[in-house]
Amino acid sequence: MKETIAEYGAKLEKLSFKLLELISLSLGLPGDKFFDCFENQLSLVRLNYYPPCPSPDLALGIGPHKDPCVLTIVAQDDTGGLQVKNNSVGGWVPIEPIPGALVVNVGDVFQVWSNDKYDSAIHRATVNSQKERYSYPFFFFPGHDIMVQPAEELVSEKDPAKYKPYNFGKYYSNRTRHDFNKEKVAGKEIHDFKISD
Ligand SMILES: O=C(O)CCC(=O)C(=O)O
Ligand SMILES: [Fe+2]
Repeated sequence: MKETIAEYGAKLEKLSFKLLELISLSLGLPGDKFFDCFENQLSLVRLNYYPPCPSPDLALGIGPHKDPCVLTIVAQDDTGGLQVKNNSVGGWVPIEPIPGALVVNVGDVFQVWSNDKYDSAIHRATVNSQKERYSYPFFFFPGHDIMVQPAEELVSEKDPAKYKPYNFGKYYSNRTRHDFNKEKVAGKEIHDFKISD
């Protein structure tokens, strides 16, 4: 099991660097623009298990949230339950499982790096009354020591930075503390670093 997870993580890390290169190029940035940020990376694989729930309309597997990482790559079984919020269609859109397909989600760090050219989607996971569900996300995290801020190539007088720089490790520990203690702390969402227009 341990070896399988390590192998899965290593393969998805490699895929994440490739995707990051392509997404960076899509913004006109050098493909390796952000590679240095992963020197002490905190990437991880999580195994999610959602048991069947007798009242799925009264419970959620994971409530609405944005992932705090750079990218998330999710493998899911055939039960279904992942949903993404899409304001243009006015609600929650199911991400139907496709055999052999991975779901790729842009996280908050890339939203900031791209100065809002990419959006980190709000998503949640519902539960099912009949079937259990497993999902296996890989979270591609930068190092704790980096400062996250919009890429200088994407910032100009006409298009100023939309976020103040923030230290990733400090922000991530604030956020984790809040998630476990439900404490009210500042600096746990990228919104807290937004520069108002
Ligand atoms: O179970 C899923 O499909 C997604 C889980 C998720 O959003 C997360 O672990 O951050
Ligand atoms: Fe998530």
